[in-house]
Amino acid sequence: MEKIEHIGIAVKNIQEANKIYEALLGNAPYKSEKVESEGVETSFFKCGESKIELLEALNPESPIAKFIDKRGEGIHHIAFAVKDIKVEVERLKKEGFNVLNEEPKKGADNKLVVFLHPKSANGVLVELCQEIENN
Ligand SMILES: C[C@@H](C(=O)O)C(=O)SCCNC(=O)CCNC(=O)[C@H](O)C(C)(C)COP(=O)(O)OP(=O)(O)OC[C@H]1O[C@@H](n2cnc3c(N)ncnc32)[C@H](O)[C@@H]1OP(=O)(O)O
Ligand SMILES: [Co+2]
Repeated sequence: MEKIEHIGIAVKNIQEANKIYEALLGNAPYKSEKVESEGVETSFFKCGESKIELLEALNPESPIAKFIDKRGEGIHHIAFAVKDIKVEVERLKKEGFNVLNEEPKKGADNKLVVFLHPKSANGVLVELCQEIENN
């Protein structure tokens, strides 16, 4: 694990949340991106070397909609940057983690992502992400 890449926060209304996080962090989101495959609208803020990802559900089946229904708005996941996601998945499987998608999928912000079940990590949903090389 190289560093914490971002912290994901589930919000009901991303336009409203953008204003709050802009006021909190002192800068506007550097990116807004829809990830249809995950059912989310996202926006990303920089905070030094770290990032905050706000996530609003695009539909009722979205993991974010289910999370907010059950637990309300709040921290949804922690994402760790990894160099080689496949190597890391193999390592974590051997350590006994419940890997939700063994095949890395396309996430936001030019990343390949894999999730670990929150029950594996003391109630925290973990995302691994590897930067996609642009050739
Ligand atoms: C675009 C992107 C990116 O950065 O690139 C993203 O981040 S996309 C971010 C959105 N995508 C994802 O989250 C994809 C991965 N997530 C999932 O597959 C799912 O949301 C699960 C994490 C498996 C949860 O789904 P579901 O609730 O249907 O599953 P389940 O029945 O196995 O487990 C339910 C238990 O986990 C808890 N639970 C659910 N989501 C949780 C979360 N985010 N953090 C902590 N606990 C969580 C529930 O409250 C419940 O606890 P109790 O049993 O105690 O009641
Ligand atoms: Co994320």
